[in-house]
Amino acid sequence: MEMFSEQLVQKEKEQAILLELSNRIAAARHREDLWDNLITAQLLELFNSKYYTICMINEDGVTHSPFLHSEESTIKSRTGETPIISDLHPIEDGVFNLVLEADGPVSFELQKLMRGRLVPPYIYRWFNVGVVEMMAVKICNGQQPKGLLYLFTDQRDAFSEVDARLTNAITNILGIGISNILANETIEKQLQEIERFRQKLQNENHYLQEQQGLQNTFADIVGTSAEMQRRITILSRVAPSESTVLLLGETGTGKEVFARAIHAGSPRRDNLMIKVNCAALPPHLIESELFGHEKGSFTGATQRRIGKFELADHSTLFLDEIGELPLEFQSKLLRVLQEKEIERIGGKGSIKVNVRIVAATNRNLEEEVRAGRFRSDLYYRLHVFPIAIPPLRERKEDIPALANHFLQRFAANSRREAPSISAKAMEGLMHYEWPGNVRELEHLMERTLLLTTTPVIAKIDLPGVPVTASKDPDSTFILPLDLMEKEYILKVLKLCNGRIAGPNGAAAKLKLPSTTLNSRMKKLGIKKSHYVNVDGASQEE
Ligand SMILES: Nc1ncnc2c1ncn2[C@@H]1O[C@H](COP(=O)(O)OP(=O)(O)OP(=O)(O)O)[C@@H](O)[C@H]1O
Repeated sequence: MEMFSEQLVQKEKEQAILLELSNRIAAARHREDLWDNLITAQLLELFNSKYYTICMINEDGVTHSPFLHSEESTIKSRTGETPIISDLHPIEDGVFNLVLEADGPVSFELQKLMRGRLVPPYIYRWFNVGVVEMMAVKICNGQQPKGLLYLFTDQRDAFSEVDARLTNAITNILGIGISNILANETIEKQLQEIERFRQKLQNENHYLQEQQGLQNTFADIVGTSAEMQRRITILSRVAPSESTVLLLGETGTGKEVFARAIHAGSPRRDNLMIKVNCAALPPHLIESELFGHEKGSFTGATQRRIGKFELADHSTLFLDEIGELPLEFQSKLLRVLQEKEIERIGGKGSIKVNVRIVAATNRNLEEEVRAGRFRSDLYYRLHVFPIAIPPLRERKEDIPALANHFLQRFAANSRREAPSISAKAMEGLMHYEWPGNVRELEHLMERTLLLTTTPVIAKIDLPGVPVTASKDPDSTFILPLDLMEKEYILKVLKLCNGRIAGPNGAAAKLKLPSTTLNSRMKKLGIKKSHYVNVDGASQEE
């Protein structure tokens, strides 16, 4: 009778510990919570043991590693080292695999175990700290074995009275608790990663804004001619307003420079200006590029994509080469400009956007409207505040300042003193027609600086002006053959609008296979930016 009530008391005690343990394990979010003193003490008490270790199977499926172990300071003080000698043990270590295959707990006598053929190294360590017996039991999550709970004791037959039901209950709770902790650790790691990316993006954003701020104020627009001064004044007036601005001008006249100055002079300057080159977009991608799409909204839409309009919310959207926009899309754009809301492709509703539009084109839009290639309603919507930038040949007074400005910029980049331009060379620049406008001058100055080793630039070879035909008394000046070839190829490329292959391409004109032309261009260092718009709006690579 007395024995019966003793058993009853013992059972009740176990039940209470079990309840307390399961509550604590369920609440654990991190390994440290599980390592909590009380959990450790209760586990050891329940199983009459001195130490415990939890080892989990690694993702590779062939090794296991310690996940948690009872306080080891006592062990360290006796052996001077930790019982876990390696962080990675093979599952087939002669103990771990044996327990995984068994149905319930398996007890081992250490001395006997060490006489065996395959002895995991950690067994010697435990033996050295006085462990006599070890019991190990599977930890499962559902049916899936995840690891083992090892219990160690310095007593003989200490595990004989351990109740199998109790062991199962504890290892089941541990299985769920540890899976939660591992999932939580993964989520925390991912959150840290996201935070790192967020921080990186923020830094890049600051950097870009700084760069933008440095390069694009009104002060950076070089041009003292009355023509330019008048436009800069207009620009400074319209910039702070919300007005749509339409920039008109030939290629390379500085439309983008103006657009950036408008943004930099507006209250939206703290956000990044978003630029879309309408000519560079294949027609079937324009809508998704500008308005975005939901995942799965069309073949290839594997991720949700935020469109440029949304990106430009509370900022400026620069629609470059707007004259190239396909007619079918123009009505959609008009609707968005009128309603100030967009709908992502495959989206369920419309999204309000607060975007200031600056558009640019080198086409004569009125003519485009007349020819039926541009919608007149969209034209009038954009034509609120047009600014036409004159070509360089109509404001030649700006050439000296621009040429010196570029020389100085490129010289500073290559940490050298900028050479000066002789009167004769400058005269050549003033007489040239500049079909590529300021961009052409910019590239020419870059090339000239590369070829100049003297403090004064005596002569500048202009594209299309044959060196040999020069009536110049200084015609003893010989241009290296490769440079001559480079200039000539550049000229043809420009004539062909940057097109290399095809019947209207430069290769056909030069009577060369396009692959040969490509490799010659590579050898001569001809970059795409030397002959097309920097945004890559050329017809082909
Ligand atoms: N007034 C200026 N002052 C300083 N740099 C200028 C000026 N105008 C143009 N540039 C430079 O010339 C190059 C071409 O200018 P930009 O890209 O603004 O021309 P664009 O009219 O937009 O050309 P496209 O029509 O081909 O897109 C740029 O590198 C720009 O920095």
